[in-house]
Amino acid sequence: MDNEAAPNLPLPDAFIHFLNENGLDPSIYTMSDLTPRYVRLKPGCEAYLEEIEAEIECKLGKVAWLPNFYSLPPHIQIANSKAYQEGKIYGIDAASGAAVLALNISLGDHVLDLCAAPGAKLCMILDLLGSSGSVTGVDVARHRLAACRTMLQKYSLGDHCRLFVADGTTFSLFPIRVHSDSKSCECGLEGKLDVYKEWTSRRPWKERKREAKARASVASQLASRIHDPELIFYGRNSGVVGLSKSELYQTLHCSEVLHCGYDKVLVDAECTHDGSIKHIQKFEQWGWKTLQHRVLNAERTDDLTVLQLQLLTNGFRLLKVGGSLVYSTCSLTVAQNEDVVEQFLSKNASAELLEIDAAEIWPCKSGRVPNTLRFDPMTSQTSDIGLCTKDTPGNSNAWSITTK
Ligand SMILES: C[S@@+](CC[C@H](N)C(=O)[O-])C[C@H]1O[C@@H](n2cnc3c(N)ncnc32)[C@H](O)[C@@H]1O
Repeated sequence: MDNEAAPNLPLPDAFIHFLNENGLDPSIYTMSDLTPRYVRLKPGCEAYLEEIEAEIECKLGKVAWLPNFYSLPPHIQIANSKAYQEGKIYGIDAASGAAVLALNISLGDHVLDLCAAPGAKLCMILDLLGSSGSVTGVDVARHRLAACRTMLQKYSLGDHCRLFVADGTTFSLFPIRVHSDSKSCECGLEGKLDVYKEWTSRRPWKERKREAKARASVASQLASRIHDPELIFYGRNSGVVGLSKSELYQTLHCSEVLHCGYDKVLVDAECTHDGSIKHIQKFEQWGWKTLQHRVLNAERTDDLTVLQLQLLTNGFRLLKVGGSLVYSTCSLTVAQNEDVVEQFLSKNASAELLEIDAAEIWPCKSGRVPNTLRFDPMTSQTSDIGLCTKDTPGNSNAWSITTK
């Protein structure tokens, strides 16, 4: 495909070539005016629907295939609305919702979100779990994870959650249930403060400042990324309260992982974001040269696919037997989606790619690998994302992949 085939597009030749290589129609990047935006209604806020519609002056269209999701015209802004500021609605694309739904969360599940920030999917997982189970959110970017913490507080969702600044390719901590026979998550806070105050963000301000200074050197930052997860948030019922530092940072042997790992893992991997139409449109202002560097640069993409495979591999390692994993990206490229999954499967005989039952009614396409799925503006009326789920031996779960 060349520029002549898409005369109205302001996209540079190199990007058109990139789309062509991935079998993508450039007109998906001109559809943003037609693609709706989406909100998710916080469970329990159904009674406010009419009030919200009156405030934002538009009707919310129920998304039939995605519980609690509503579409609205793309020009409607929600950020300044009272409904958004009071935590009654979330701004999240429908394709992101599909990625979470693909996890098939059950009450009581212990879920790991390995690339969690800024946290739109993490919040949805917590809403689905209600007051059961636990969620462990991990992200390498401290400032992004801090935004995630703010979101948990805004939506009052943190009770069963803990957040770690850590490298998802090496993160090794398991759900707190491994301690549950000896420690109750419900135990009182009194008398336990001395156990956890030494290593959480509740430490004195001076102490935290000193540590922040120490982290300022690139070398120590890298070292802490690789070796030392840092807990920056935990809820009262996250299982953390009452543990000593060594108990919290205990890692398990391979044989224990099989039964003590997470029930569900989401690997919403770092990617080139080329599937995000709004992201690509920003390059009109940032300059197409930046696009060349950030999206099309083969070396960067190679590095990213290595990272994606490592994240996927580590997420799978932390999954218990019979658990399932979803791998997703907001890139539309084959290299960052199907290729990563195929490479992973070729090295992990115990993993299997299964069909996502719920997807029967989803407006998406099959990816190049059977049981993977792709969302795009034309097929799905959504913006961007990609995902897949995987399984361990001895159970009926599986992998599925989707991109939006
Ligand atoms: C696509 S975003 C995740 C979006 C998030 N799941 C949500 O729904 O809001 C990818 C995230 O991966 C994080 N990331 C990049 N490299 C990582 C690594 N090695 N370990 C953990 N997180 C990483 C980035 O900081 C970024 O926040």
